[in-house]
Amino acid sequence: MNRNDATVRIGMVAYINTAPIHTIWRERHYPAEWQMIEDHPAALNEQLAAGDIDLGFCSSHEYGIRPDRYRILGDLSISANGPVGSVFLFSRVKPEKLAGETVLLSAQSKTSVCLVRIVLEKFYRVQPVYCCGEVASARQLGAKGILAIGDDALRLKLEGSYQYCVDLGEAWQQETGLPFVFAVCAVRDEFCRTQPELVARVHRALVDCRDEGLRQLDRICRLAAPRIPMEVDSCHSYLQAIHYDLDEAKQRALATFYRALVDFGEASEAALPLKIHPLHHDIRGAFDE
Ligand SMILES: C=C(O[C@@H]1C=C(C(=O)O)C=C[C@H]1O)C(=O)O
Repeated sequence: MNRNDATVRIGMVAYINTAPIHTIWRERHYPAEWQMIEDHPAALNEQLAAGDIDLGFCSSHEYGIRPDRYRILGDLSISANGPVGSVFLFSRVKPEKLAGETVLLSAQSKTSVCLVRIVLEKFYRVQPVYCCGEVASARQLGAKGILAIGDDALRLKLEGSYQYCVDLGEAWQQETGLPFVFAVCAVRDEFCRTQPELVARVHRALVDCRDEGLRQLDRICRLAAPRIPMEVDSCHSYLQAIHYDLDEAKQRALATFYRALVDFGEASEAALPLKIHPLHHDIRGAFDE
């Protein structure tokens, strides 16, 4: 097998928030050995931790709990600077009245599960009782609040059946003045050491797809909106509010989030300082001529 044929298993979040990157990726014919695994974030976290995926998008929480195993690929994330539009605490009562009430946490999330705890326990100063499961089981469990993320959250918001909706990206920004990084693109440290060139090429390809996807956002929204289904214009506003880079403010935001996780006993102190693997600008993308 020549070096360029080596297999790489790449995790991609199966929500429309990755449509700008994912749509372009599927349209370009990358080598068959560059395998894309599409799933919800919690499943991708597990596969990355088990070594079943080599690199890809995962909850930023995953890097925070196992920082020794990964590096963060520079210039990539799924973030928002203010309202994100798809990570909500839906509630039947005012959030400040959730003390002692059941809050259902989406089993698809890890980052937002911690973020909702920060928002409720530190910002609103209430202590609910948490349970974890499918968003659809909320009524059955008698939950007064639900944390939903991704496509489920977009659909629940459109249904409008909860009186109160707290956008967690907005709540975080109001309190900290910072953006929030929901997902990072992590690479297994061992894979990075054994396949540095392959990592550089895939990293560059993901960034190229992101840049092209953002240039073609109108067309991407026409393709993605029916999957919810939602209006194309709303899809456009939604995807425009998502940031896919990891600039200096987002790195500070990630560090702030990890410090809060360390306080909660959730993350390792070794999460800081962040280990960011830079994008190699001298690597030509497969579509540069
Ligand atoms: C913005 C979102 O961020 C997602 C939230 C994640 C989490 O809570 O663990 C992980 C990946 C992101 O895709 C979303 O779900 O809409």
